[in-house]
Amino acid sequence: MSAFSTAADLSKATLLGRYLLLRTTMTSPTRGNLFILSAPSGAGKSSLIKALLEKHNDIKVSVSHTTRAPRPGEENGVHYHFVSVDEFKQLIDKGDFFEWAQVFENYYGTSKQAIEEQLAAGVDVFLDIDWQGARQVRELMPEVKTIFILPPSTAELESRLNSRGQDSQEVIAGRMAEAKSESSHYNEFDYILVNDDFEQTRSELEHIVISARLEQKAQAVRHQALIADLLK
Ligand SMILES: Nc1ncnc2c1ncn2[C@@H]1O[C@H](COP(=O)(O)OP(=O)(O)OP(=O)(O)O)[C@@H](O)[C@H]1O
Ligand SMILES: Nc1nc2c(ncn2[C@@H]2O[C@H](COP(=O)(O)O)[C@@H](O)[C@H]2O)c(=O)[nH]1
Repeated sequence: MSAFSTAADLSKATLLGRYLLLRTTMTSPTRGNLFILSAPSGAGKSSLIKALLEKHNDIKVSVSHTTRAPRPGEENGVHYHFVSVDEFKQLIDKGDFFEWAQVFENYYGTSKQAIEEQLAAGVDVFLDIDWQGARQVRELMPEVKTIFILPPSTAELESRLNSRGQDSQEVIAGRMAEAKSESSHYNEFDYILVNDDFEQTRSELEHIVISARLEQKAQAVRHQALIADLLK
């Protein structure tokens, strides 16, 4: 005999099915949102995230591991966890990375620990990672919100890398050579922003965050309504 025999039981079974479907296909209403910001080097990712965090101290940016040498002023544990190639490979073997990739001849990766604790605590987290990492994260967390930043032009990109004044001419030439193939992945992202006017792009980014939070609130209301129905 079926566990649900009356019409009321059947209706409860339908609601239960809908609730389970909702629970498995949507993010938990209490978890933080995960955002990815990708762009060719110099388009303005780090500057935009920094400006966003100045206004929203409830958003965190994940600190990646890298085998690249620190730039002047970069601090270990703040801008990156700077590690050797051997250390990085050990972390790969231990399965510590959520995603990792080789970018411009260096290794970069996001540790699971860097994001899981924050998301579980309901904190929104930004990842400043390349398109290869974005692909890996999308596979693991389809609900991630992905944003691609384009520079207004190639000439402006080169000018920004030069005016940042932190990389050698050789490094800048290498990054410019990669910019076209990096940019060709823009269509894999949910949002595409052209970072011409900085303040406007910062504001657009802020709207994406707010919209994700509103979407999550709506989900929470739907969850509550379904639970209330189930418990009637
Ligand atoms: N809209 C903008 N207009 C003019 N300059 C900008 C704009 N956005 C960023 N910049 C400048 O461009 C330079 C590169 O920006 P930033 O370091 O944020 O790029 P990035 O995408 O994080 O680069 P990377 O991938 O190499 O870390 C910085 O000097 C920054 O101040
Ligand atoms: N896949 C990943 N890419 C990353 C990560 N951290 C940074 N990056 C990307 O590397 C390039 C170069 O960064 P830079 O600091 O040397 O200028 C840039 O596109 C970053 O987005 C990571 O953890 N995973």
